[in-house]
Amino acid sequence: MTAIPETAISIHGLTKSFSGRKVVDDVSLQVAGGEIAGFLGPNGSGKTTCIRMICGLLTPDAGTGTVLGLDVLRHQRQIRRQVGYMTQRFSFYEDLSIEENLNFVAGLYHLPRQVVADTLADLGLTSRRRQLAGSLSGGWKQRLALAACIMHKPRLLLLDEPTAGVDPKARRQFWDEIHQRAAGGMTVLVSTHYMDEAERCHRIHYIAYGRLVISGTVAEVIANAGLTTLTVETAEPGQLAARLRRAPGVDQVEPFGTSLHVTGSDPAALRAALAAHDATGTAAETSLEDVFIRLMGQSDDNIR
Ligand SMILES: Nc1ncnc2c1ncn2[C@@H]1O[C@H](COP(=O)(O)OP(=O)(O)OP(=O)(O)O)[C@@H](O)[C@H]1O
Repeated sequence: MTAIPETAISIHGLTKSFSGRKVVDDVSLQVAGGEIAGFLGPNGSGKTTCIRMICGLLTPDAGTGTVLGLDVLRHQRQIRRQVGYMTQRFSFYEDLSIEENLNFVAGLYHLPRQVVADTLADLGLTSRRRQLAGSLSGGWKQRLALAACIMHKPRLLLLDEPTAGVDPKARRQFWDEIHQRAAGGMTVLVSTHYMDEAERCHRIHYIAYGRLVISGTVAEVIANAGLTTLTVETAEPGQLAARLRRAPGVDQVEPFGTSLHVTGSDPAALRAALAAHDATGTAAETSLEDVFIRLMGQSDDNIR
């Protein structure tokens, strides 16, 4: 078995512009071997562009780095061979079966036929192997996409929003697969907009307007945000929420059934805001979602 690299991704100052507009700006990132790293950020913040530079599909305008010990500027072809990349909008030959699609990919990589049989078995696709790709549900399509990008046994898997539009059960099964592979030494960098998926990553990296803003474990990211969250029970959540949203010291108000989840960065100001509206709050845990909503500020996305 190939040894797990100590550092799978080590990039420094990666920068990329399109038509004179910087979409990735001075991004530095370390991902340890065998780690599942989450890549988060608003739409258009530069995640896909970063992933494409890491896997050797795009050449950075500036910056340096290594991926699996190979230089991102000089060894792009070698990097591509050792990396599996599942794109956001993966596609297959819809009128070919699962097995025929995988045979096709195996041909591209010059892999023996046995690898297809092994991959089918490994991902629980054997009994469905004759089913047409076009007739598969979202979850099975995604499993086929995963099969296609891990068949050549890459040491690094780059997944760009792999579970968008897939039901919760299939998402859970997908993540179990990812964790199994990471336990076997594969490194994974996965972009996602789902908070529950971010929480399944060993470390997360948050990018906005092309710049890396925060890196750390989920616990570190939440702790470093310095937010206080209180739960407020109320008979009129809608009215109280509307009033609290305008109150100084209150950053976010989220209704959860009959209670409100109220967040602010100054605990005294937050409690004072509640008192001013005849409400009291009990301490609650700040969630990753609270932190990200705060990080995103008022901007819906980063598309300029
Ligand atoms: N090949 C390209 N040519 C021109 N502009 C591009 C190209 N690729 C990406 N962009 C632009 O760069 C910006 C960053 O896009 P990117 O796809 O990297 O963001 P993202 O964080 O992956 O977004 P999303 O979460 O929506 O997938 C966007 O404004 C996008 O339109």
